[in-house]
Amino acid sequence: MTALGLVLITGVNGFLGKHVAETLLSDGFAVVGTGRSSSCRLQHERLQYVRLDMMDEAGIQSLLRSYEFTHIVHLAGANDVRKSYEDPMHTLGVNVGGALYLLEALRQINPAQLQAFVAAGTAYEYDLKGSLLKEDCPVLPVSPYAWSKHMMTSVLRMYGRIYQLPTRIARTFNLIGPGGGAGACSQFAREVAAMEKGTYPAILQTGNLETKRDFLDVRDAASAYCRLLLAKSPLPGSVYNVCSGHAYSLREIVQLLKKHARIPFDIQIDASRFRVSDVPHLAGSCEKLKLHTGWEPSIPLEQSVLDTLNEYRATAP
Ligand SMILES: Nc1nc2c(ncn2[C@@H]2O[C@H](COP(=O)(O)OP(=O)(O)O[C@H]3O[C@H](CO)[C@@H](O)[C@H](O)[C@@H]3O)[C@@H](O)[C@H]2O)c(=O)[nH]1
Repeated sequence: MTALGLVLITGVNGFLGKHVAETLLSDGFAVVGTGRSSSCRLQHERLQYVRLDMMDEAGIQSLLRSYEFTHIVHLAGANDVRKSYEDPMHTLGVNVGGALYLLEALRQINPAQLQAFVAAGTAYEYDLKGSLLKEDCPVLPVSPYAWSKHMMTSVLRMYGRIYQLPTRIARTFNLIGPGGGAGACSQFAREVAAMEKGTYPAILQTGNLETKRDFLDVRDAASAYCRLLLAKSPLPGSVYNVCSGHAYSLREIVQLLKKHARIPFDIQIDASRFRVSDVPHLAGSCEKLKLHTGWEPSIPLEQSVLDTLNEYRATAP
């Protein structure tokens, strides 16, 4: 079978990377995935894995000269908000520098076959005072992580506008679902699965459960990225929210876990887990993405929570 195109996915071993690769492979694309580990989480006859650090400028140059990529999905980066305060240099280096190395290599190589370059931004780029954030809402990053993603967005826009590289920014909100996410929902589901096995006390320790986030299933996010990758001629450097359009409280997530847990458990709110600055409400509008690509999310929140729990049931110690 001839592949529909050759896609580079940086960060293929990540939560979203694995799902984007699976979606593209099942659509008929060939994929080259990069990551820092020695091996790839995914095996497929049309998937090749390249070990690559996003700070390795020569490695990035060499990769882009070795393959004729038709599409690029750039997901590799430093995504931990808390760690970004402790080591802003690392966060900025990987998130801004990594994107810059890719874009600069592309500018020099000028690959005629490249149709789209989609990179993952974050909802945290916005001034989070708005109730349903749209792409034209003001930005006001707070953490070094959010600043790094916003600087990356500017770099992508610059290379799009000045050098006509087909860049698109997927401004991504909170992702949920199976596949090893690092957020609160994954953490809670992992602990509930361990409680069921008797390896963890039946008390769920949490931080602030009243905060609300726009949770989108990671598989729906993967299909949104693929739609964006294939979208016809958006302006270079265009931003698209990738989100569900609904805000759910962390308490709702815990209630869904309680509903599906095979044993009862208590909740203990631990004040030491509260964040110094935490956004109480975060939700975005996905209308632009729907309108321009025809994308629709299809996995309800309860299914995402249940699938996450089931995955940890199969793997919990
Ligand atoms: N992690 C965690 N969060 C908790 C807990 N209890 C309550 N929370 C609350 O749950 C909310 C979501 O936290 P996370 O799931 O850690 O996600 P995040 O900080 O919003 O960041 C994620 O989403 C961003 C996009 O909106 C991403 O950019 C970022 O990389 C990350 O994936 C926060 O308000 C946090 O205070 C807990 O025990 N652990």
